Amino acid sequence: MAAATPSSSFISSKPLKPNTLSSLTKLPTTFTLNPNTLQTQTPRRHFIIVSSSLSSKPTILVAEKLGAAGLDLLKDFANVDCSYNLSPEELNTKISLCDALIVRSGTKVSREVFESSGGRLKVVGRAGVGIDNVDLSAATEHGCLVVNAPTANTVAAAEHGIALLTAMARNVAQADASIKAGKWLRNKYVGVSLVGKTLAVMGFGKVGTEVARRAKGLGMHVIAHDPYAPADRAHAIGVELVSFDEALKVADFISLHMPLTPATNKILNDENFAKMKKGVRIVNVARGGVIDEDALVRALDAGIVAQAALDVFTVEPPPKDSKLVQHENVTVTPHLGASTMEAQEGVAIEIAEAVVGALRGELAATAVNAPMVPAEVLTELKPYVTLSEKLGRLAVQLVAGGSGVKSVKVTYASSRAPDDLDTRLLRAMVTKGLIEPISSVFVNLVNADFTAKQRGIRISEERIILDGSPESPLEYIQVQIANVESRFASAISETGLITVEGKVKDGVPHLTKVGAFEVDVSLEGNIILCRQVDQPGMIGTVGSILGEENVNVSFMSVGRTAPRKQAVMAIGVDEQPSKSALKRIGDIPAVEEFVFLDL
Ligand SMILES: NC(=O)c1ccc[n+]([C@@H]2O[C@H](COP(=O)([O-])OP(=O)(O)OC[C@H]3O[C@@H](n4cnc5c(N)ncnc54)[C@H](O)[C@@H]3O)[C@@H](O)[C@H]2O)c1
Ligand SMILES: O=C(O)[C@H](O)COP(=O)(O)O
Repeated sequence: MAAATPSSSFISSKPLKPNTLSSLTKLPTTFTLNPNTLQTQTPRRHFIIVSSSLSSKPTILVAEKLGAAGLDLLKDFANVDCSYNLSPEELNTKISLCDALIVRSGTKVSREVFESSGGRLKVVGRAGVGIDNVDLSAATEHGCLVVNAPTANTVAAAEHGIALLTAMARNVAQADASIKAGKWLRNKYVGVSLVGKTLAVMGFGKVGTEVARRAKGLGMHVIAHDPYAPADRAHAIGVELVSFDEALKVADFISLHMPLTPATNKILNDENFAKMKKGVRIVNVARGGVIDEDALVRALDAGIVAQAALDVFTVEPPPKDSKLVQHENVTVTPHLGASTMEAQEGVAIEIAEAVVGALRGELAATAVNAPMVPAEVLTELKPYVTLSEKLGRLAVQLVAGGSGVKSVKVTYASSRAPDDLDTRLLRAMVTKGLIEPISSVFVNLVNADFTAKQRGIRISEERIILDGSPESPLEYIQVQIANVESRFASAISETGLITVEGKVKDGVPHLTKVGAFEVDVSLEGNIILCRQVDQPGMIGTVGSILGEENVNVSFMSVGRTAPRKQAVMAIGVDEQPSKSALKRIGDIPAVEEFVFLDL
């Protein structure tokens, strides 16, 4: 590792060539990038010394209880200050003396924490998966790396799901409370059996898969719903992947294991409770926000849901008078999914290694927010970075439920020699676009390849070398997904792959091709893609519906195979159209298929 001066920061004065990227990552310097704010922020042109430049032992503040093995690892390397239950003010005061901070979900690492650190805080370690308690934008703006421990508590969460499932079925918590209250209610607490019952696992990721395995061992018939999980992974453990509605219709038990995303927020709501089998039982060890809690109370009162067992809540801790928590058919635990001795030891080691590694200046596989990219490379590639992420987001949303994404090809058309164009950042951003809408994982340059590999997605790259001026880094980028069906058949090109292509025009990313259809729509806001019979008046008809529904249209573009044959219309919209607006578009006789895509 190159020697570095023990100052806290320095300005890079020498322009860096793109192909110096790999050697740069070995230096104890990082350029911090927040992919979430890339579109709006000018990148900061400063590098921070992460680690080995520290002249004395670093100080690590451990703000929540951490397993002993992890603490030992930390103590070998740093001064460790274990101070639990700090008030926000106390944390803000202490942080200016610390190089790293380790928390679980109970400590809010707000913007004030980063501001109060005076630039000394270099790493925040989240001893667990969810980092909703850490202000990631503030961390990145302050040049602070955030790392988490995404795998060590998977089994614990799955076991807690099974514990809640069995305790709920046999009224363990209610019976325990009643006997302690001096009662002996053998008739009241007759339970239900699990064997032979159908369990729907919603979200077949790390935790969902482990729950499914265990439930099969209990003799349950296990089905799963996960639009992005490959069917063969489910089949390998004897689980059938089904549609969302099918899962709701047939399940006796439903166990939730999807991340909280805009698509899963309140996914169990009045409309979906109404589709369930009467007397269904629900377990949630994912995130409280995936259930509309008021709707669940209504479903419990109506007897649609016989029982629920919940480890997580929209607001934690939930209000004392919460009707849901107080409901007699509800069993609750205070977010204990990850709380086993073993998981906490594993998480402690995983996070301690990540934090120590980061303080030493090593690349962290579980880094959440900080790829290392020379400022000059980033400045030039910035609009292509946005384009890459949006093409990934579009492509994955075009995949039909039940088709697992396994093989993705990214094609870069450029006049530059391959050595003059480092595409790792672009590939990482395509990966981010592909994975983030369907997962709780955060993807960046550091962890993109690792994350794709972990999820069984193979990303191949192809370069098309064009004649012309190498001034602009790229002519176009194409993203293709192989061996899947599409929600929008026209997105499948002649090669049988879902295909989207885009370019940067005047600094703004544009979508220029969907399947075989040429379009031209700026990738801002959201997009409706609509295939119709090419005929006069279509733009006006769709535009009028959106106008009547108060949806602002930013761009419209039509690509067609031939006059009066099929055409694909791409419509950029500022707001998300209501269900009724989308239905009205779908009801237009000439419209053959359409899809709304969230950018
Ligand atoms: N209670 C706890 O203490 C605890 C502990 C660990 C994890 N968790 C939570 O459990 C959840 C799962 O964690 P994980 O580590 O298995 O994550 P993961 O990313 O491995 O799995 C999530 C799965 O959900 C799927 N998914 C995405 N959108 C979906 C949708 N609309 N419908 C169905 N499936 C969808 C994804 O394809 C993925 O396979 C997360 O919400 C996480 O925060 C809670
Ligand atoms: O996100 C997680 O890892 C779990 O929800 C556990 O959170 P905890 O570390 O606060 O128990």
